[in-house]
Amino acid sequence: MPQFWKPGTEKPRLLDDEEGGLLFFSSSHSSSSGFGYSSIERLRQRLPVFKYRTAILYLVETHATTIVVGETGSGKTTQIPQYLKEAGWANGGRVIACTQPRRLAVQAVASRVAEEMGVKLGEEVGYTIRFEDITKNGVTMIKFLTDGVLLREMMDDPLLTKYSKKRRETEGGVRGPRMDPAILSVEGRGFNVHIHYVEEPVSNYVQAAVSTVLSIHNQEPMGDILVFLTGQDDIDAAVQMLNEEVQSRGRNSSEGISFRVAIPVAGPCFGIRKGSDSGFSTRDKSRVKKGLALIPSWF
Ligand SMILES: Nc1ncnc2c1ncn2[C@@H]1O[C@H](COP(=O)(O)OP(=O)(O)OP(=O)(O)O)[C@@H](O)[C@H]1O
Repeated sequence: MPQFWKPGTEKPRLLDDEEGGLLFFSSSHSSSSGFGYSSIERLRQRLPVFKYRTAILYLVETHATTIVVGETGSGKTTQIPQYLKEAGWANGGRVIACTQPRRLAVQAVASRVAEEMGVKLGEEVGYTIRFEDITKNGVTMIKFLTDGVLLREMMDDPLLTKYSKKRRETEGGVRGPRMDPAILSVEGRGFNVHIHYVEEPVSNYVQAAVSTVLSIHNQEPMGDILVFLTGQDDIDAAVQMLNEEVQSRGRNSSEGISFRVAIPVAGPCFGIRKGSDSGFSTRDKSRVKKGLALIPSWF
């Protein structure tokens, strides 16, 4: 269950994303997801990529390039760096690098992996984004960074010598890995996804997204709805429309919708929870108006 910052509890660290979003990270070292270590281990093992752990390690060992294809949420980003670390790829002061397109994704995933490993962010697991280097020389084994930072590092060090590369030892001497890329397809999804299309093009997709949210809210049982929009303006407009709807429902019925605005990680989105259990109901107009980001820690 995601955890939120509630009045009276320790204030989480607030990160400002360059795309204009905001993200809360739990500042405590304990599991911000509220799961204990063994639950995290169980969650890790339930991810689709876990079944492929040995195959991935074998392919990485034997090929210069391994391409892993899998559904979103299957565990590629959070798990594969950990598998590599567990297999010794970060021994001897080497570093496992994992790039993400955006700063916020880098911070979120580094924070999550540090939590899964039970370590403090910035030590065994760190990240580097422009103007911020949360890594420790000789200590950091898994480093998340933006594509841009990696490119910059390549300008100074084209062979990326500090990152982990292995050569296969054979009786006849040292032999390099195979140069043809290995491609591995991870089957399975973390969540069931059903895709529905509108029958006709819509002239205002923000309005259409809001109408869809309301119709899901009216027809489906209790749960969360995530909406992906293209930018902050669209998110603000959608929040405003929903806020107006909530206010008018508030006048006419006791039914509530609470929602939190989230964060561009891979792409801008916001989340809505049916019911009013989060303590951050949209009836708290001041929060909504300020566009305050109320973020589950797993975003
Ligand atoms: N910050 C987080 N807090 C809680 N759970 C998380 C967090 N980040 C990821 N997860 C969980 O870990 C799972 C794997 O996420 P991961 O990012 O590794 O998937 P992925 O295959 O890399 O997805 P994508 O292709 O979208 O990058 C997710 O399904 C989610 O359940």
